[in-house]
Amino acid sequence: MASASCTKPTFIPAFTSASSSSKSSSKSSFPSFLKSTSIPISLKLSNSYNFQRSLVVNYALKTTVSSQFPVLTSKDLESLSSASTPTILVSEKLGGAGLEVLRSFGKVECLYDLSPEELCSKISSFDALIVRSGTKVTRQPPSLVVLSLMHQQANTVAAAEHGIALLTAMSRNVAQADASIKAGKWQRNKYVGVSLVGKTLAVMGFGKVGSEVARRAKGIGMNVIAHDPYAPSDRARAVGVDLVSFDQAISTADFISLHMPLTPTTSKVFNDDTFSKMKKGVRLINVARGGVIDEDALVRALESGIVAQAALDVFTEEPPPKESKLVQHENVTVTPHLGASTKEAQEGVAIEIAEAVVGALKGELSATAVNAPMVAPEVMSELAPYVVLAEKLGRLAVQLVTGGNGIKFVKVVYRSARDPDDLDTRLLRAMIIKGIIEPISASFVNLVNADFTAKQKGLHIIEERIAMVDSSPEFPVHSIQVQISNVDSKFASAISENSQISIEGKVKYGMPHLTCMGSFGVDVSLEGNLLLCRQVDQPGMIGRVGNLLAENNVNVSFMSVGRTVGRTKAIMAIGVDEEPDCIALRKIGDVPAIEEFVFLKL
Ligand SMILES: NC(=O)C1=CN([C@@H]2O[C@H](COP(=O)(O)OP(=O)(O)OC[C@H]3O[C@@H](n4cnc5c(N)ncnc54)[C@H](O)[C@@H]3O)[C@@H](O)[C@H]2O)C=CC1
Ligand SMILES: O=C(O)C(=O)COP(=O)(O)O
Repeated sequence: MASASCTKPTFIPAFTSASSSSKSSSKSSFPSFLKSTSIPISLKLSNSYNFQRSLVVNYALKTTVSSQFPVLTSKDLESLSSASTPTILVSEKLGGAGLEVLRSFGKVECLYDLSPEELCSKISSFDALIVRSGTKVTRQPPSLVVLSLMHQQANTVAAAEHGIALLTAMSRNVAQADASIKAGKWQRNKYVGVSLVGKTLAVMGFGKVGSEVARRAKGIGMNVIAHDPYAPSDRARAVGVDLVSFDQAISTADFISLHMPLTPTTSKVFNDDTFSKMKKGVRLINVARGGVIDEDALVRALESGIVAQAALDVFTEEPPPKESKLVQHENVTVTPHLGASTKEAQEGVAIEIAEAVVGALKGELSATAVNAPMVAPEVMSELAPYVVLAEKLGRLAVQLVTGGNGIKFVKVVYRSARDPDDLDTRLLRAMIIKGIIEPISASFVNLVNADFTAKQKGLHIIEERIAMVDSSPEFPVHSIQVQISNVDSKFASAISENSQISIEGKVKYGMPHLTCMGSFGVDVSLEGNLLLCRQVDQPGMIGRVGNLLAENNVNVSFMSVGRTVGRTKAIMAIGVDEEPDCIALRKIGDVPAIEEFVFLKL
């Protein structure tokens, strides 16, 4: 497995793989909208290009990387198209049809199994580099077109089929029985399986892959339920599946199949606590991401018999350590991240990628471009802080949703003193969509694909402009309000009088601030993490919560208290640099005057 980690001084340290914690060292004033999040394929256009002239294209939110790319102007796109015949290095296996497309456009060389050093030295003599997820590109040459190989429609079907393959193979001990017979044994009694018909399968995450798994499982006679706090219930009904709460799903299922993305909310969501709520003898399938399971807790659950069997395609660390207790467990069936590995998926994806690469090299705008231009640079620089605010508000609003009928209706209200023709809200809308979709999905959202992605997810976005006649048009936007209707919230105080989750923010001193939540006015900078508490408005509350955070060595960065009427209810919004541990959070919840609280990562 190669790792391209170039350290030449001319290279800008721009991205790194998820497993590495290093961050971009190029301090850019550009908002996170311009961050690339997936690097399975990268193309370096030409050494002579400077960084500003790279088109960064991203197909999926697969391998998380941290990088920042300046937005392109239309001139940059023209420059891309004037590149001479490119030379393309393919360092991992790419489908033949994709190679043909590339060969029809440039000079292609396939050099597999290069050492990191060899790859690093080779890169400089090529215009383009194409890798799969086996290569970690940790530094970016000044001019890169970056494409991700994964997450096309073909992958969805492939992953769903693999989920079903693991489900059926596990229930009939296919892998274990195969190993046994090859070891010269004939153990018919040992490998008696369990039937699937009439059993309940809980699909956790009813997105592209989950819904396809559900469809197929129903076809083999299973009773399918699903948990997905953000999926529209009508979409589930159309497949004949009931959406249920997390606890209901895990406590009633005989089989649990995981199809949610790895996010701060889903990280290790299957842990000692949640395993203890499952039916004894439950069977678990994971074709999503290893990190959603606490793997040590799964070993304990297998040993105690809570989990009878597990079938895993993905692991926290890939490949997992050889001595991994989980992988070696006799009731565990494993495959080496094969979900997307069918000939059809690989060919289909290879063609799409190759066409997109060629398109990018021709200077065409890809719907997966991370730094796609569409907004004039002057407008972009004026809107930059509002872009950050818009994304944070979307991110915050979606984290407050806990269930209901799925996220369907989002209303955005802009208050502005500008003439309607003088405020282009497309970028802000795209960022709100990005903020709402990315924390809960495997999709990558940018300016070009935002509206399409929202539509695909069944999200209706309505925008309203409220003219601020008595204020100065010096600033483009006075405030942005995001409302999500028909949903339940994990923080009831975020629900406004119109029964919607409603949050509002402003840019203050160039920084995004939360200024209203539900009916409560607050004022807290949207940075780092946020702890929201609703409490009885009485003396000593700030001190008590502050002390509990201090005991946990958590530093408070901002704090604000808002109330409707004095000495009744108040909301305390506390910005914290670190994440309080579960004990500290439990202690905060145990303070008698605190009626509800929620911890959110921004
Ligand atoms: N093993 C493999 O080779 C492959 C793995 N995958 C992985 O499968 C997963 C699903 O992929 P897609 O279906 O394409 O993504 P998707 O974005 O279409 O669906 C994910 C669904 O999970 C839901 N979700 C988000 N947070 C949740 C939570 N806390 N609880 C329950 N549901 C939640 C979202 O609302 C969404 O409906 C991703 O992690 C993806 O990376 C996808 C393809 C191949
Ligand atoms: O599309 C996905 O989410 C995948 O996990 C596919 O990963 P791969 O490139 O086959 O290692």
